[in-house]
Amino acid sequence: MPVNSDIGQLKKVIVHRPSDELEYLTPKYLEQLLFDEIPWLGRAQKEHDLFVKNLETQGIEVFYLTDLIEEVLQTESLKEEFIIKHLDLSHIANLSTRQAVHDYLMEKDASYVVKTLIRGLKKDYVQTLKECKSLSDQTTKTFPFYLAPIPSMYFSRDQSVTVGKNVMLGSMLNDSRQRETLFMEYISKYHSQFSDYECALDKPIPRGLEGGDVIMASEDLVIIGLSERTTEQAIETVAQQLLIDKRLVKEVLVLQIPAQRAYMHLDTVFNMVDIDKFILYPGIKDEIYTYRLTAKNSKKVEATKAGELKKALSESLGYSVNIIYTGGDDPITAAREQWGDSTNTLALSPGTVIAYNRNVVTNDIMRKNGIEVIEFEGSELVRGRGGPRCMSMPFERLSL
Ligand SMILES: NC(=O)NCCC[C@H](N)C(=O)O
Repeated sequence: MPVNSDIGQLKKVIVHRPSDELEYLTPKYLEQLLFDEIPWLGRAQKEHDLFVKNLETQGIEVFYLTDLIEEVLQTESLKEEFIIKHLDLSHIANLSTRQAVHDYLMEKDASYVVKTLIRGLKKDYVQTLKECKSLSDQTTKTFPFYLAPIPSMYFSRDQSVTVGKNVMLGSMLNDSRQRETLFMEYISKYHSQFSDYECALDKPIPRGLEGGDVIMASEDLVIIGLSERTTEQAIETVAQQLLIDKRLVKEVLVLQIPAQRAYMHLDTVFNMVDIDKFILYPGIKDEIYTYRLTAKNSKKVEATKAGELKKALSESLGYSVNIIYTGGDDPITAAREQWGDSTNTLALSPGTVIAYNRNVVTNDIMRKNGIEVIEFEGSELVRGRGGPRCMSMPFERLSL
């Protein structure tokens, strides 16, 4: 079953249960690692388990990313390739250090390797593996990891996008999220769950295309946020491939949103919740610019201005849509709930979403507009700045 909308009945999804990588967060490196606070791991895991339980209760098959990649890495040659790709992105300059980390990981089983690559590897531990000390082995007060922790791993949405039966790997803007896409690269290439999927793109995407900015609105329409994390260059490359080279969709609608930390991806301020219903954080409603990208001929993509949001969406979809404002009329409530990921709901089927229970006003407004809202507590999960949509990578949905 392909994914040709963001709201069709969800069948299969990939998640990552937050783990020890959160225990390697310290105040000094929060900004670099794209966190604002340090979640309490034990509580975050309980919340995540509840999230998964809710999905399973709805008949959704939930796959843990770590299980899938562990299965792939049972093949020794793939394990080595995978480790080398992590090392290539790890900024270890010293050859003996790189070799020590490589040899250490190669001796371990796939489960340990996956755990270590996500949790990170501390410099002081690596020092015990080496005889010849390097400068970075001896310096103090610098970044304490040879392999940095990947605390945003549990936001599996951002690492890849499923377009029909094609997997489009993200191209993460920030250094600290670069290694994340390797996991979905290897899962989509080598895991049996993806044996009938193809790679959506033949060309690498310029830096800056994250899954939180991509919404499959319909079989023919992809909406992409031009945001803090997704660049014009990446969108143009993807549009050329999706519209012309691969002909996977007929239109890309670009929504430009303010480039700010609070709205780092489109799905933090805008989301699809039903066939004809979208939710939007009203605090940015006057700062959205829309552009329509279509194939001008068999070679070129043309961009035109698409006008006001509701009109643009209705024209692109071919029917009239409604926009529901999250957080209601009070700008303070709306802003507070946006920071708590009120807009970052995950559609389980048309008109049914799962959302954090903390966003009382938004959830109430959605219900008043005919949306069924399943709630769970995410008070620690939200500290990583993401909600249910960010924490899920759907790869099978029923067609509308
Ligand atoms: N789609 C999303 O909005 N994902 C949340 C990403 C949060 C992560 N800590 C980040 O800043 O990249």
